[in-house]
Amino acid sequence: MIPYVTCVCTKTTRNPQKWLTRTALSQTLVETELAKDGKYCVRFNEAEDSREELKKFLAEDISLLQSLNINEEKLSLAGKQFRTLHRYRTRYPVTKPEVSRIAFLHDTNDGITQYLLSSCWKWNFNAFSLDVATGGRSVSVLLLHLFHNYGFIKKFRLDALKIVHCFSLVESGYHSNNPYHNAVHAADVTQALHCFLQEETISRHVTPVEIMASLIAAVCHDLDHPGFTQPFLIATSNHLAVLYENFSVLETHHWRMAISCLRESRLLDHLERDVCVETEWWVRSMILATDISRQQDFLLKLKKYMEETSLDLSKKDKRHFILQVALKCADLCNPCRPWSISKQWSYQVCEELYRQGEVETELCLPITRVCDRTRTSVARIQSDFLRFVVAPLFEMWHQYLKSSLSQKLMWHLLHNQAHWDELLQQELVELDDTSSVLGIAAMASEEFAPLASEEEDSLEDCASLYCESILVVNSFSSSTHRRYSLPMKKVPSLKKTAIRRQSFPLSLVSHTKNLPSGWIPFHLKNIFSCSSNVTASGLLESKTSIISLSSEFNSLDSRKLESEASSSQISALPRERLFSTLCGNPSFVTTKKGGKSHERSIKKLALVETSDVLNEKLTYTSNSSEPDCDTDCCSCFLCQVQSNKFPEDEILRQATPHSFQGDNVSSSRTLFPQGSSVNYNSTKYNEMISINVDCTKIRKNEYFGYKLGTYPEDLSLDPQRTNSAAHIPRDDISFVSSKGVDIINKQQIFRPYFVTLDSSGDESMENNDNTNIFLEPVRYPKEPNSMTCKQQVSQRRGSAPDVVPYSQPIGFNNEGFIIKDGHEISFDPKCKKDFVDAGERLGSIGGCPGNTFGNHATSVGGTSGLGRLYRSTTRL
Ligand SMILES: Nc1ncnc2c1ncn2[C@@H]1O[C@@H]2COP(=O)(O)O[C@H]2[C@H]1O
Ligand SMILES: [Zn+2]
Repeated sequence: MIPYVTCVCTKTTRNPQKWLTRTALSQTLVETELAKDGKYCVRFNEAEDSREELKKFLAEDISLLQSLNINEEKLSLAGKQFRTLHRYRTRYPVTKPEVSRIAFLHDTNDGITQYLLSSCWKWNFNAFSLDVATGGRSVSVLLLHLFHNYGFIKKFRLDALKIVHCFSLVESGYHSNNPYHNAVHAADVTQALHCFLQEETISRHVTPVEIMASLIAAVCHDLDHPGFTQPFLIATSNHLAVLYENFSVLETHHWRMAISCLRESRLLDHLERDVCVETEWWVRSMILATDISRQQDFLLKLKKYMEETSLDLSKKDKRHFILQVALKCADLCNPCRPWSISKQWSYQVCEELYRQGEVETELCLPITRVCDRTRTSVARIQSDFLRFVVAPLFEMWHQYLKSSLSQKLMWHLLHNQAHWDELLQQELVELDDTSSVLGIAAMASEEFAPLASEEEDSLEDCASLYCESILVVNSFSSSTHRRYSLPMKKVPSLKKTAIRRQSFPLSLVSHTKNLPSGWIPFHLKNIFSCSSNVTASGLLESKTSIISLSSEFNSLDSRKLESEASSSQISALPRERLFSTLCGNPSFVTTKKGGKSHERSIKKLALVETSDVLNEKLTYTSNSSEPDCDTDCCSCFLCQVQSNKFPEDEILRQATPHSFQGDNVSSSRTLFPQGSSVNYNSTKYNEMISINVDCTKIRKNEYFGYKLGTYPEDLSLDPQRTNSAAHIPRDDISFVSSKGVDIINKQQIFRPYFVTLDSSGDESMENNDNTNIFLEPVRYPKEPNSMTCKQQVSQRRGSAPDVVPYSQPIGFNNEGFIIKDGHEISFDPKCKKDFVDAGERLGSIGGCPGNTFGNHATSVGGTSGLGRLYRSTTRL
């Protein structure tokens, strides 16, 4: 069998040579060659003595290898137009750190996350902040928290790990490169629904099963959303549109995805059949209700019920109806959030619409009006959307709830509406003053006339018009063809994206700009965020942003960088710069409980590595102190861990601390018994970082924690090199800083030190007390040394995912960011606009941009083996 990694380097910008030459076998059999156009080709070595060896390859392997000849572009994984919808779509969002498989920061152990979760009943909750704090795991963290707080774990005897598994599946089912329809939106909607469920009018009546089902429906309501509207899917004959016969296409898909996550995770398997059936039924009907084209029906029905005063929630059908409306409101609640948060969502949603417009242009389809970047503005869209779609819904909702919460929603809505109106006015004035081109003003009078002219049209008309423009195939009605029956082959295919399969063609994301000479341009998507402040309190702010690097790295750039690095133009960021912000973190957060303020130290990071996907054992690094279970329930996740109540096939590993001092550990090799913990005390920064290495996982015949037998020979350690050091999989190492730093991104630690395990000799390392652990400074750039978790997962699953090398050379940039002298990223003020634009786009790649550079810091950094933390000189 061919090394997995070689099978997936089909994309033009990958350098297959890197993978192929890694093993002796492939070196003799396969040659790589750099073609004139800078692409790599792969060829079989036809030499006599290679033939026998060649026979070992299976026919399919050979065809895979041949397909590596990317010049011929034979094998395209992008067979369909929308990659996210085809079966090769990566399961993991970009925001997800690859350092851990389904690693999971337990909410009760992470100070910042805990702080955010403790306020998740408040309306000013910021899902973007939670995304940052949890390293892109807002969904699983929030849902576990809610399930625990609602007492479902106890009541339904739910397995905490299954909850995590289930919602991790959900999380990864969202496309993180959608600006709006991503996991952060799911978390936001779920939190809003949670707020509604606390309302006295509702909470008095709903049953636990209904609450649980509603939360599941909320979190899954846009699952696997491709980032395009239904009319678009219909117009492009998307398979989903075909499958669901053009009716509630997306909602039906979301619902089905939701059920598949529930079933795959077996979360409810142990429950009585009718409970399962009821939950699934509830989830289905609630998700289907989010189809915005059904909004008018719901409003009329709600109005009717209220006039008849027949909304008696002790009746199940009425509860069902109200919960459907509640989810609809939660789905559309972003305009009712405080301005800073609401604005962020508005930009996200418009960006998604605009991207669709660009794709429509590429496909020569009529451009949906609200998707035309050149003819409409965010303020215009928002002003209309808030007035004609959101306001009618929330006015009714307020009439129904009549609570302080609903009052708050209305207040924010009106305030935000006024804000957008004002911005729109400014735009109109500016355009009036300056231009004769078709702009917003012209658009307002022509194209958007029906939306703008309140006086002439009733609200319903306007609302439906808006809905039409984003949901119904109105644009095609005048065309001679029925677009939705247009055969696929007539639709020009999208350009191939180079590296990662995304729901949106990258070519449309990137934009080229002339950079000053001597400044290195890099690809947009390689930068995820930028920022100046990485303090814990900063993380709570929407403007936080950190720059970190993704492994989405193209090899051509990488080669350029390698040469830069070797000429010392790019060198590692000095440690103080790397850690200064971390060291500056507060050690305490103040929380309020029962009216009293509590000061809590933030000093724990519990990293729980679960193994639901990989079928591995669970490791709980118990270096975090005090459990934080107030109720002493003994059934919560943490209690289970503390009392070692995990099922037998899961192991609690207790680290035995060893420590040594000093920063300069580069040459020291310190002997530690297996399963030990290395406490590295940085005297310089007065910071203790305990590095817990679970050595027991590394065995003689294992490579990166996996048994040899399951992997191709080529991937095993080189037997010739008796002194070869196996890199401990990063997932098997955890870090805790005594300073209370929430080390979400392990790269922050990995950056200065690379922990290696000396596997010298042929002795089995199992039960061998003489395992050597040593820390050595990372030499940059380091060659990829392992498959990513994603690859491992995919290999096990036998699918063909994309390649993200374990480690990548450093240094990335895109327009607006400059790597100057290779040392720091500074900001060229001249590029400000581009910078901001890029930020918005960038943000959108990870799905949580408005903030704009914020959310990837903790998350995406993790995807790169050499991800680094930079400070930018400018804060947006
Ligand atoms: N602030 C907003 N501006 C414009 N459209 C929005 C906004 N918020 C939500 N929407 C749209 O309303 C839709 C509600 O259902 P979805 O979440 O599927 O997709 C949503 C967006 O298409
Ligand atoms: Zn939604």
